[in-house]
Amino acid sequence: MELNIQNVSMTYPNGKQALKGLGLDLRSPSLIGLLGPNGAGKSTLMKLLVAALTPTAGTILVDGQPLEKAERQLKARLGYLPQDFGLFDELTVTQFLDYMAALKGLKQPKAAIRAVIQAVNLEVKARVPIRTLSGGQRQRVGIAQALLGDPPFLIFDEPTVGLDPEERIHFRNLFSRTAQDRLVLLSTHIIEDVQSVCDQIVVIHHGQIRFTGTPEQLIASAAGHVGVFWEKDETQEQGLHITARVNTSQGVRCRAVADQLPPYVQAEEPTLEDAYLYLISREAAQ
Ligand SMILES: Nc1ncnc2c1ncn2[C@@H]1O[C@H](COP(=O)(O)OP(=O)(O)OP(=O)(O)O)[C@@H](O)[C@H]1O
Repeated sequence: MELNIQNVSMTYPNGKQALKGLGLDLRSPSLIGLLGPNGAGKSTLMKLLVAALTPTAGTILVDGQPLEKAERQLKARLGYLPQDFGLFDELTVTQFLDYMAALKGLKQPKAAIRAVIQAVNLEVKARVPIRTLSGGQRQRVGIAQALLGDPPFLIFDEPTVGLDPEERIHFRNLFSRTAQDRLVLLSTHIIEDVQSVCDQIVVIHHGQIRFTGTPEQLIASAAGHVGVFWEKDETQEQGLHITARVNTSQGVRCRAVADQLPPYVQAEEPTLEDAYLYLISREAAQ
C-alpha cells in the first residue's frame, strides 16, 4: 500500500490555512509517528487521508490513483480511530463491534470480533455495556473497531491521550505488532509513544512538514545543540530554550537546546524529545 501526498494544502471555510503545500510518501510496512504541537495540522492531515475532508489544493494518490477516484477502495482497506470517537454507551462491547462489523460489511463478523477483542485484551469486558468502561478500556474499544476486518492501512489520531503509563505501554506493543505487515499512521504529541515503536517520524508544525526520517536521524540532527548547566542567574537562559529545570539540594539544574551553546552549558547526547523540542523551538524563533 502506498500513499503519495503531493503539494497538499487545506484552508477551512473560515479562512484558516491548516496545511500548506505538504508533500509526503508513505509505504507499507511502516509505523509512522506524526508529531506536532497542538494545532499543527495533524488531525487535518488525517481527515484528508481518510477522505473526510477534501484538500483545497494538491493531490493525494492511493497506490497511484487519485483519492477521489479510489475513495471506496481506500475506505474498504482502512481502519480509523478519530480523535473524538463517539461510542454507543448502552451497547455492550460485542454489540458495538458487531454494529461496526456490519457497517464494514464483514463476511465473518463473529470470528473477526473475537480476534480484535483478544488483540486489545478486552475479553473480560466483552459483554458489559460500554458506559461502565474506564477511559483506557473505551480507547481499546476504539482501537478494536479500527482493527476489525484486518485492514492493511490504519490511522490512529491521538490514541493514547488520557491513558495511564501502563496502558500506553500496552498500546505501543499493540501498534508495533499491528504494523508488522501494514501501514500504520499514529498521531501524537507524546514523544515516548513514537520513540520505541515508530520506524519513521514526521514532524508537522504550522501546517508544514519540518522533518521526515527515522528517530535516529532526528536525534542526530540535534547533536551539539543540547546541554545542561547549573543556573546561577536568569540571564543565563537568554538565547536558550529550556526543556527541563530540576530543583536539587545543590541548586537549579537546567537542560536546554540552542543553535549555539554558550560556554557554561555542558553538551549532552540528545534524546528524541530534545531533538523534537530543538526542531520546534527553531521554528518558533524564525
Ligand atoms: N473545522 C475547522 N474550521 C476551522 N479551523 C479549523 C478546523 N479544524 C481545525 N482548524 C484549525 O486548523 C489548525 C490545525 O488543526 P488540527 O486539528 O489539524 O491540529 P492538530 O495538530 O491535530 O492539533 P491537536 O493536537 O490540538 O488536535 C488549527 O489552527 C485549528 O484551530
